[in-house]
Amino acid sequence: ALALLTRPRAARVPLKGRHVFITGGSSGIGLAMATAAAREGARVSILARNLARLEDARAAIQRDSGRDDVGVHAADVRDAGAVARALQEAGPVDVLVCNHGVFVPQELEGQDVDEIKWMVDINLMGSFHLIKAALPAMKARTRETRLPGSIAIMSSQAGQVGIYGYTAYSASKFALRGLGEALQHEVIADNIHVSLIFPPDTETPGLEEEHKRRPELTNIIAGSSGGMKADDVAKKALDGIKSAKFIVPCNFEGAMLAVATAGLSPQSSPLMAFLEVVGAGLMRFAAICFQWNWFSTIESYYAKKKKSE
Ligand SMILES: NC(=O)C1=CN([C@@H]2O[C@H](COP(=O)(O)OP(=O)(O)OC[C@H]3O[C@@H](n4cnc5c(N)ncnc54)[C@H](OP(=O)(O)O)[C@@H]3O)[C@@H](O)[C@H]2O)C=CC1
Ligand SMILES: CCCCCCCCCCCCCCCC(=O)[C@@H](N)CO
Repeated sequence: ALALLTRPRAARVPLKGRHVFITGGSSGIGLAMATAAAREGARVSILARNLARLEDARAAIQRDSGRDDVGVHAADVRDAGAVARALQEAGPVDVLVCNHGVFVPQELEGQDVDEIKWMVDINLMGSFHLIKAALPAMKARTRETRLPGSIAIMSSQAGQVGIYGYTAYSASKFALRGLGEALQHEVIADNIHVSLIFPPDTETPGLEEEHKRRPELTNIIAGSSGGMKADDVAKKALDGIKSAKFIVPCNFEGAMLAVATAGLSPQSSPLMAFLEVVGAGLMRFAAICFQWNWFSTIESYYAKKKKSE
């Protein structure tokens, strides 16, 4: 029965010979995705702010993939005009990957409201600017090529569960979930599939930077999901995009998290739908165990702190 019910209908999004536009493609997960997509025969364009890093990334992608047609676009995703110009220059996109993101963890009380606004502007508003600028040409493209398009949005496991130190970051990533679910209704008629990617901590320059400021409790709680290499996250992300999956977990904890937070997200796979239906209760139990563990950790952390004061 589920096989008849799962929507949107399953689809395959080919990358070979198609135009893949990746923001944040000069570093970390974005660079790994751009390299993997180029290796699969896609024409890749990458966008970021810093041109020197973009040029270095282009050289690396071309060296690792043997392609010589990587496009680079220097723009700040907060600037809607600059984003529109970059997409104009890049030409019609088949697969848009909104991967850019910044993350500065801190307790809300101590965090500067400007830093909160900065994260939301880049992570959330930046994605709005990109999708708005790319959509018209993407729709024309899917009609012209009769091939499915994809809009992939890089969330995080912190976009599925809010944890200590991530009030601003989780808010910006949870917002992308609402964007993605609503957008999928709006673009399915044009054969465009939305994919949300949910990685755990991933070894990137961004994570290295984050570790300099991350509160101890954030380290402990985020550590519940282990860590991954950027190349492995990139592979999971591209596989999810190619199979037009709406929720793309990247590790085992992420798969559990995806079932626990399935909500009303679209599900194209009858098998996954079956697992979500039968696994929901069990995963909720697992979630309650994780929260028990996290609140116990927080409790003892503050008890110890009080004793030492
Ligand atoms: N690393 C991790 O632990 C995890 C990361 N993620 C998410 O993955 C994505 C990539 O993270 P990661 O690879 O670690 O990050 P990095 O810091 O390594 O790279 C971030 C990329 O985004 C670009 N970027 C940042 N701000 C802007 C902006 N305002 N306009 C345009 N480009 C921008 C950077 O280039 P430039 O500075 O030149 O603009 C860079 O290319 C983010 O969305 C992050 O939230 C999710 C889960 C885990
Ligand atoms: C139902 C059972 C649940 C399974 C366990 C779930 C554990 C989730 C812990 C939260 C991990 C948050 C990582 C954030 C990574 C990130 O985004 C930062 N590095 C900034 O980019």
